Amino acid sequence: MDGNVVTTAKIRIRGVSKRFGDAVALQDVGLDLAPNSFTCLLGPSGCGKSTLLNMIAGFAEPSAGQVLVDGQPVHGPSADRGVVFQEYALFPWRTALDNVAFGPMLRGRSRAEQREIGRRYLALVGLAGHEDKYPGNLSGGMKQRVAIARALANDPSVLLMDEPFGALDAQTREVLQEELLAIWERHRKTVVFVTHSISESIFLADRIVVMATRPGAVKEVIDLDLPRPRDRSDPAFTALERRIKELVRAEVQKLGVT
Ligand SMILES: Nc1ncnc2c1ncn2[C@@H]1O[C@H](COP(=O)(O)OP(=O)(O)OP(=O)(O)O)[C@@H](O)[C@H]1O
Repeated sequence: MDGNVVTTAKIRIRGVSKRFGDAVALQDVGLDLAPNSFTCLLGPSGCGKSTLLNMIAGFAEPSAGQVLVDGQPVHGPSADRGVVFQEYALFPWRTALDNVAFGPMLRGRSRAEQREIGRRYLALVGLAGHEDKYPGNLSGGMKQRVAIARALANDPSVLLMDEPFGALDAQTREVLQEELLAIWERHRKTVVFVTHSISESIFLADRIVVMATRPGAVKEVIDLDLPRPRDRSDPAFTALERRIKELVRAEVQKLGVT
């Protein structure tokens, strides 16, 4: 086959294309993501970031090519692949604890186990003491913490995040970025994180996949070796930011949006 890199990939995307009718959303995407790596998919609106994430999640099938996780083709969602969306997607009629306990409930855990898991993961995201609150009584940042806890409560090996912090104010967003990294470092998940934000991608990722538009494709893969925790004012950080900005700007210009 193609050597060691391939056999050790946690997620393997092979020649993946996706069409919606006549429109080509993604064309011939190939990527290998290592176990426990943190990958950001970065690019302007419409370049197919969510489409790619949805195919890894198993919400959609490629029109051509294959997505493999642990060497197995993905044909549907799995509890081993947790998903967090921008829009929280919490059940408004369930408490924070019962939102987090939802996965364990589906998997047939006892009520006592569900509550224990719910408490544990809410504490992990800094929400101990908020177990009995309903989503309507939580701030945006707290709702997103609940959504992350809910995804983690199944102990997935893969965490798929679609603009999870996009709706948050800048300060809350930075705090959650730091906390997500702390969780990732402690619990070792393979993370795929969709974002429009260049700074967010450099702060978080081991690897940034800059996407091209029209059709959606991989434009450039950037492996980062900046030490953590990363300092946004560090010259190496800002130099990379400028470089990626140029790459993304060329794609935005292709869309005729300036
Ligand atoms: N269900 C669908 N039916 C038809 N076209 C779709 C569908 N989903 C996505 N598309 C199209 O596929 C392309 C890629 O969309 P996608 O949402 O993956 O992009 P994106 O990079 O995630 O954008 P954004 O950053 O705005 O979320 C777009 O042109 C979009 O209009």
